[in-house]
Amino acid sequence: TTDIRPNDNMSLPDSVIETNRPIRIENFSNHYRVMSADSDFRFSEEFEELKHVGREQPCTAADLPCNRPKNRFTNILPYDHSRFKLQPVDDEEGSDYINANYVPGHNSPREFIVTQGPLHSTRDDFWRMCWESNSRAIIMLTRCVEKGREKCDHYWPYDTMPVYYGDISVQILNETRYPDWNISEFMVCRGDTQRVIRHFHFTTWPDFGVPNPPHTLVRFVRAFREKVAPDQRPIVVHCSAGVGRSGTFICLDRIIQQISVSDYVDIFGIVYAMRKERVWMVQTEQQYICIHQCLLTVLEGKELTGAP
Ligand SMILES: CNC(=O)[C@H](Cc1ccc(NS(=O)(=O)O)cc1)NC(=O)[C@H](Cc1ccc(O)cc1)NC(=O)OC(C)(C)C
Repeated sequence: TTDIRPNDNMSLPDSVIETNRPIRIENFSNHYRVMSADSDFRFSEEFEELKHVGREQPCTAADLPCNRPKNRFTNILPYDHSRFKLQPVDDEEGSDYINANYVPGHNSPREFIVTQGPLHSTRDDFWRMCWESNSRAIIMLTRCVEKGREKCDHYWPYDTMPVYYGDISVQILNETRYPDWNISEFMVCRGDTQRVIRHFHFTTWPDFGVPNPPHTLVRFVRAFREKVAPDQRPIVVHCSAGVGRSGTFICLDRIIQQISVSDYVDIFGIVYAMRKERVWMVQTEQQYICIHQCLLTVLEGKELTGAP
């Protein structure tokens, strides 16, 4: 039987097809049409094939009794092999633990540190992670409270007075508000050293859902890329669990860069690679399809149409 897979990687061995499904960009519109036919039948099939990716990997640190309270959700635990390790404090068990993993980006294998929305009890650890990783950018993709539920601690000051989180001081320098996101600069100090860390906060992305319209997310990715320095410092990304919206954002960031240097785009392969590092990255089928829709708007030059 001929391969009914609607793209042109017929020549690739099965082992590669299992982890990569590159689509020629000139064929992407047709690929989307085929995948979305019959109520997204082939999108559903393809997303299902990602279900078990990475799930065999251990999460022993997350499961330690001293670390369990540091996890926002019982089913969202960081894999040991890719977890971010804080500088341990003396012999304090679990002091190196935070619910966070390194995830590859377009520019480096550890471009992103993906984490859960800090808990009130872990926000000092969160700032330690930002400091010790030498990060200069935080991407926040959730509101602190959604539908009456706390999704993330308000881990930064409410006004321009500096606030200490452990031994790290944070002060808001400025904030610019847009319809769907805010961009702020924080002065972050530890001892005699000070740094400016930019905070990119997307404020209209419903949990388990997608931005409306999808191209709002494309504009946010571009607004972020315009301002973030092209250095090798890791970028901290979080939502509430740090899997669904965070994975969707990173995948879109990667494909927007991928199409500028390649004739192919591999959304399946990117999500596969992310899920080897952190569980459930791109959590819902709707988010997986949204990534494809965002790319369509970019390829068709429609990302700037519609409401300002
Ligand atoms: C479907 N919902 C979930 O899986 C959330 C974790 C989660 C994942 C992704 C997102 N979206 S986001 O990554 O975009 O922020 C939010 C929350 N988990 C919980 O609510 C879990 C229950 C659960 C749900 C589904 C499952 O398969 C296993 C266990 N509850 C839970 O951890 O309860 C506490 C908070 C009281 C400890």
